[in-house]
Amino acid sequence: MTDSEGLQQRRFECLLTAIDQIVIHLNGAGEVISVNAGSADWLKTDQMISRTFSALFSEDLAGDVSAQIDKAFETHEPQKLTLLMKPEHSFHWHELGLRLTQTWETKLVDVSDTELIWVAKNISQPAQQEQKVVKLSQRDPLTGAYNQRSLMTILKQSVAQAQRYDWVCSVLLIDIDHFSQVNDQYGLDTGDKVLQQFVEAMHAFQRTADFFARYADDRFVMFLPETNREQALLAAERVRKLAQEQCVVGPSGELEFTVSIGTASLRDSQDTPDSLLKRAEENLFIAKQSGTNRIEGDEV
Ligand SMILES: Nc1nc2c(ncn2[C@@H]2O[C@H](COP(=O)(O)OP(=O)(O)OP(=O)(O)O)[C@@H](O)[C@H]2O)c(=O)[nH]1
Repeated sequence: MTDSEGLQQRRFECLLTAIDQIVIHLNGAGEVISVNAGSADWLKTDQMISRTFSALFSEDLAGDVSAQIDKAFETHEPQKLTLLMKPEHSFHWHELGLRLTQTWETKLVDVSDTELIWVAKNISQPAQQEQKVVKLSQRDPLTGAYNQRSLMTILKQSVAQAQRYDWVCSVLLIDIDHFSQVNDQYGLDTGDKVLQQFVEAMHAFQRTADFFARYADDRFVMFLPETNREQALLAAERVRKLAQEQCVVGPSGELEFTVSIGTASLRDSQDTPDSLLKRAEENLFIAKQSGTNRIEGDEV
């Protein structure tokens, strides 16, 4: 690099640090070369490098972003696009740190035939209130975990994507053992406390890429992207141990609990979120029948 090129580069970098927008530099294949997060301090920029940019978006947006890229190269005109980014609809952006629904005004400019700059400005209304409502509709009010509705949205997106790119993924169906006895013996408030403490422990324990939700009553699902059968069994074992280590303090003293877990891993193109959950449920049933505080996975 010559001195003047170095100076240009330095000017460009200084400019980037001064602006609020997300600025992403793409190569001719639409892959991410560099990212400036701007005011999006949640964005895990290092995890974006070398990834195909349009594949980071949910299916309904990926086509529009691809078309935006093609058109910028074709016309050499800046291409504008407004995107409604919902973390529960976009598994990859959730993984990259997006937690609240945002509206982005994006602009894509071709620098040359092999380089693009994509800029996103957050134009969401200062809608704390709206975001609170969205959050409530996505979360279970007792524990704060994602609810079943959010889980199914994420599962649909992620299973479809895993099949398209031939990735593996797994689900853990986790059920607290003899939970109705906890309620009967210690009272509903203590039962609630067990659920809350378990969720708190799981939130501290999960990897950012994992998606954890309350599925029903005393039943939870953990979705593990890029995780095969053996890795899912290892993760399940860690969850089983984590539950066993919990000590809940109720009005009538301390109480411990265990969980049983059924796992299921993506097998073929016929698999759907429902078929994965059904297999996990069958495996959970076997774990319960075999004595609880156990894990059962798919047959090899
Ligand atoms: N405290 C409390 N209890 C709940 C809540 N939601 C559901 N339950 C209770 O959870 C219990 C679930 O019972 P089961 O599905 O039979 O589970 P279990 O007793 O753990 O039985 P196994 O799964 O076979 O070990 C029921 O008694 C529900 O009333 C809740 O939010 N708080």
